[in-house]
This record gives sequence, C-alpha cells and structure tokens, in this order.
Amino acid sequence: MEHETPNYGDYQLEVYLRGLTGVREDLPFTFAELEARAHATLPPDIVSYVAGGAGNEYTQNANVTAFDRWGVIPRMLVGAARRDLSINLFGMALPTPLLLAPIGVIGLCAQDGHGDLATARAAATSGVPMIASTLTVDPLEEVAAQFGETPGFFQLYNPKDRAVAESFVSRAEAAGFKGIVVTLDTLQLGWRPRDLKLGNFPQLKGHCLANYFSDPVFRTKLAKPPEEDVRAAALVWASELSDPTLNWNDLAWLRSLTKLPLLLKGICHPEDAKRAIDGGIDGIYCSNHGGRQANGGIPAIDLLPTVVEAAGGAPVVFDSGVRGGEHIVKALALGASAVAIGRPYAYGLALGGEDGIVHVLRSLLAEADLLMAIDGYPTIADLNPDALHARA
Ligand SMILES: Cc1cc2nc3c(=O)[nH]c(=O)nc-3n(C[C@H](O)[C@H](O)[C@H](O)COP(=O)(O)O)c2cc1C
Ligand SMILES: CCCCC(=O)C(=O)O
Repeated sequence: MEHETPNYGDYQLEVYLRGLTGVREDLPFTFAELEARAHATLPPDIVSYVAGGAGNEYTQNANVTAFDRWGVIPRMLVGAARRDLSINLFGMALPTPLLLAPIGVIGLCAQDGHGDLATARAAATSGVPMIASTLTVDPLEEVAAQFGETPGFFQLYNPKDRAVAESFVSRAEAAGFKGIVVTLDTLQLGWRPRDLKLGNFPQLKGHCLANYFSDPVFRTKLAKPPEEDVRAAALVWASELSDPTLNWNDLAWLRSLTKLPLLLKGICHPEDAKRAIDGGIDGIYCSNHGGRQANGGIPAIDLLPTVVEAAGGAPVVFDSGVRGGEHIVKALALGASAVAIGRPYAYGLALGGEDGIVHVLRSLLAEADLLMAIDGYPTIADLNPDALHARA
C-alpha cells in the first residue's frame, strides 16, 4: 500500500547534510537547549509568563517526568521501513498526529509581535493545525487567512456575556475555522508566583487583546474604544473574559454554539468526559493547562487512559508536558487521537520565527518517527498500551 505521509525521520539526514539542504543549523535539537536559549532571548516578563506555572510548579514539572514511568517496548523485524503518521480527526485527513495548542501570548514570542501570524504560517507549511487562542494579537480573521490548506481550530474562553461568545464563534465559522475548542480549566486564573512577583499579566497591559478588541459585540461594552483608553478596555476584558459560573447545565447551550466539531479542553476525569460526550460534544481535550492553572494536580498523562476509555471512541486530544518525540509516541499509545504541542513551539518561534516553529515540529516528528521505526511500530494504529512497559 502506498503511504501518504513521508518518513518524518528523514529530517535527520537533512540535518546532517544541512550545508546542502538549507536546514537552519542554529536551532536546537533538545527541549532543554530550546528553552534555555529562548529564555535568554525573550524579555523577562514574557519568559515569566510562558515558563511559569501554578504554585511551586510541581504539577507542571510532573507533567513531563510522568512520561518516564512508561517505556516503549522494542519489537524487531516487523517491517517498519515506512511509517504512516497520518490521522483522521473529525473527518479531516491530517498528515501528522500533532496540533499546535492555543497559547494566548504567542504573538509576543515573535520579534515583530505578530507571532500568531507566524504560527498560522507554520501551520500552513507543516500541515499541523493551529488552535488559535481567543487572546491573539491579531484578529482571528487575519490569523485564519494564513492557514492555507491546513485546517484551523478556534479556542474560546467562554465570556460572561453569551452574546460575546456567539459573536466569536460565528466570526470563527465565517473565517473558515474547522472546529471550536472551549477551555474549561481557566474559569479563574491560577496562582502563578513568577508573574505575581513581577506584577506581570500581559493582557492587563492591553497586550494580546487585539482579537478581543476587534469584536463588535465586546466593543459595545466599552465606554471608550480601546484605541482611546487601552487600560480601561483591558479591565473590562478582565472582568468579562470568563464566566466562573459555567456548569454542566450550560452544556446544551455550549453545544448549540456551533455545528462545527466542538471539543472541551481541560477534561481529566472519566465522568466529565462521558458527560460531555453524552451531551453531544464531539471530542475531549485532555489537558491540565500545562500545570499553569492548578498545582497539586495529577500529571495529565496519568489521567489520559481513563479519559480515553470514557470517551467511548470519540476523539481525545492530549497536551501537557510533551517535550520530545517519545512523549508523542507514548500519548498516542495511551489512546490520544492527536497530541498538542505547547511551550516547545513558543520557544521555537522566539528563536527562529515561523522557521523555528517548523523546525521544532519537524524535530519532534522525526524523533517520534525514528522511535516508531526502530522499535517496530510503523503506524499509529500499532501504538496501543501493549507497546508500553510501566515501571512500578
Ligand atoms: C504562555 C501560555 C499561554 C496559554 N494560553 C492559552 C490560551 O489562551 N488558551 C488555552 O486554552 N490554553 C492556553 N495555554 C495552555 C496550552 O494550550 C496547553 O494546554 C499547555 O501549554 C500545555 O502544556 P505544555 O506547554 O507544558 O506542554 C497556554 C499555555 C501557555 C504556556
Ligand atoms: C486568562 C488566561 C490567559 C491565557 C492562558 O490560558 C494562560 O496564561 O495559561
């Protein structure tokens, strides 16, 4: 059978031959180096915001180390010369199992302050869909215009005023987004000591609110337009961004927002997953927000298997702690339908703009693909819990 996707591991050869292939030789190949160099490049308040997590960051760090509990069991001579990493998500044929997680300040990780547009272009180049945050620097229509053939998802923070939510979703539909992600774990902002210490919340300075400020329904709430008084507009935004009273009785209303595939982000309990699917939600997004929201939580990967089981075959997107190809392979083996990348691409953007994101994605895919080749799992369908050994 002819495989549609390339062997992503071939990036290794391109890198070795970089003098001939034009690969950027100045970009890192490990997360540790990516992070260290991005932190040295970005302004300190952005480093604090992107790198920081809730409390003493136990959950944030455990998200990553929890993957070490699992080992991929090598299988030999299974015929893994060609791999197929393609997936089908809500009827969309995607070349890879990756997505770009919504990152609210991604705009500010780019030198020109338009990182949303660079991310959208990287999505177009790589075929990895971007989940654009509500909190983009550029209006969602301008972000979507960069997607090319790659489908995009829009992430909604459900605002207090339902008319604002409806406005965002209808704008996203009109702009051509192919799915909506409603984030549930940020009804209140977490306790983030790094930012507290700096008195740092970028949005309160009016950063990354241009999409919000471009919304005609939101603008009706402002005494003066943001162009005249950005501080006052940011304060209205802060009070309106999220409805902390949202609850399961609102599920039917959430469902009624769109006919597009609808996912709920932040679901980590099997009963919540079941309730969402029973209520007509199309997919679950299992995530603990990278440990930025609640400290003392369980690493998200530990909760993925029961969420997958409860979702009963509905797609489950996973993020939180994915730093390398092995993490992608393990999340897929534990039942994720797709894996979203968070901080690594923000750092790739900081170091190399659109090229930096593409490099990070290609590196992650190469590492995952070579692991599947070497350990004998040629397709994503071959990855299941039997591929993993759990250390006690
Ligand atoms: C700087 C930053 C901003 C974020 N903004 C959003 C956002 O606007 N909406 C959202 O649903 N999640 C947001 N997230 C959470 C990510 O979508 C994702 O769940 C998280 O980054 C995964 O953790 P990891 O990056 O440690 O792998 C943000 C994460 C970071 C690091
Ligand atoms: C009010 C939430 C801001 C964006 C976000 O999700 C994050 O910083 O993690």
